[in-house]
Amino acid sequence: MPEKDPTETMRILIVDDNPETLEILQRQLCGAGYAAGVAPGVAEAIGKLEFHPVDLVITDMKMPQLNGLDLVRYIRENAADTEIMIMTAYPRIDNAIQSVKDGAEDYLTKPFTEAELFSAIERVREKLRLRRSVHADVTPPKSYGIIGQSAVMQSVYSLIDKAASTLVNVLISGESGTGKELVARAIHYGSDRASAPFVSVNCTAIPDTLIESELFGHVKGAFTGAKESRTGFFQVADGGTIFLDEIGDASPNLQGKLLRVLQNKEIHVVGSSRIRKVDTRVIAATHQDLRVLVQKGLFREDLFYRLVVIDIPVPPLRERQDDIMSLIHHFLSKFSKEMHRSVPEFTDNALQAIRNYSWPGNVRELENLIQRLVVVVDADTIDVIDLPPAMRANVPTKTWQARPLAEVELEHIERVLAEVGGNKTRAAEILGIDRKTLRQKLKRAGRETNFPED
Ligand SMILES: Nc1ncnc2c1ncn2[C@@H]1O[C@H](COP(=O)(O)OP(=O)(O)OP(=O)(O)O)[C@@H](O)[C@H]1O
Repeated sequence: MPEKDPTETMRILIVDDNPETLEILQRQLCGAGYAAGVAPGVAEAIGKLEFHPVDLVITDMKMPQLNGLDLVRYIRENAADTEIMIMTAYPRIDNAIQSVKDGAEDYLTKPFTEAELFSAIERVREKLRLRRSVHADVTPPKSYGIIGQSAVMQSVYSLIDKAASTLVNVLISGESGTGKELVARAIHYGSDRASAPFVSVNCTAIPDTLIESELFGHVKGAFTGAKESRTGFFQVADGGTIFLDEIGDASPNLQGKLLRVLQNKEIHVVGSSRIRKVDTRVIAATHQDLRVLVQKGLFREDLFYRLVVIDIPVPPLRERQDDIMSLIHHFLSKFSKEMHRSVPEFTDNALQAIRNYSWPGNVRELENLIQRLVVVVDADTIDVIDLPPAMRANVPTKTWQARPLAEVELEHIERVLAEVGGNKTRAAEILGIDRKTLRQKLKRAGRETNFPED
């Protein structure tokens, strides 16, 4: 997809620990036609930027824990295409000048007028326009912060582009942990609704008795226990997007209610006689094959056809081997940064074992594994023995080489351990040595700590 022209809708993230400032600025910017989101601190801002890149970040300088300068440095290292503007009451004291040296575009001295704010943003917009026109031919395909450039993921990105530029309903299907919610967020944040809410609802988590109240809200006293009025998911997502996760598990009752709101685009708040129009875009996701559920009579056909205007299948990780390395790098650097440690490297054998693994839990499993390894392994290299037993079994057999006995012995021990799921007592039995000797051998090889106790 061609890079969005920043003269269309400029995406801005405002970062400030003062909720009032956030609210006022967001109102001013949205009122002037910018898509403005907010974050109450640097950590939250980084969390948002990771998945939803913006054109400009306007950040306060003084914030508890991490400050504006930390954010400037993060953005310069990780989001080169994003411009930054600093807000400060004391430019000289507050390191604002340093922040400009570190890569901020400009700083705004507080208090500033609306006109000053808009004219500073216009300067950034012009700069972006020029830069993007120069780079237009070489800009890599947009991937919405989703990692992976494999051919199958390229088709996913082009479907995201299509979905983001229309308002039709979308069905995302794929195994658990493949990134369906990430795709749904990419559609929302890539669309004109980016500055309105994205509301995620897990269809299995709504008790049947509360479906209407949860989806459409209720007024005070609507039923026993309704002590206060409650806003339903569809109202919260009005103008934005509602993400219906695990739609295949929706009860017949829930399916019926959803069908009605999709058909009529209106809701009935429980306990009120008023019918309310809602403008909510629906994106649904499922790990099941909805077509099969329809054939079996477990899912309403009419609802299925309403939902599936654009169908985005997200492939399992084992079908996109090319993406595994970039995902590993992404998660290694993310979690190492979080842990304030140097980025460890994998040995060739460990990488081979990882590549040969089938990843039933998909990207979520890979993410969890890398996080665990970054936390648990102190060494600079991660080896096969650090991996879970199911992966260790994938270590390739080496062709014969003249090697030290200790190395061959260790490799044999590791394979036996992998075979018995890391159970040291069982492994010692098979090896014909006692458990203490096994421990000593592993300790000597620096492999003592990282597999589960049996
Ligand atoms: N391509 C990707 N790049 C970066 N992170 C990813 C990618 N795919 C998935 N993830 C990460 O993996 C985790 C699982 O992703 P997500 O929740 O979107 O999966 P899902 O398919 O919706 O899972 P479920 O069906 O279990 O709800 C999240 O932490 C997400 O950020």
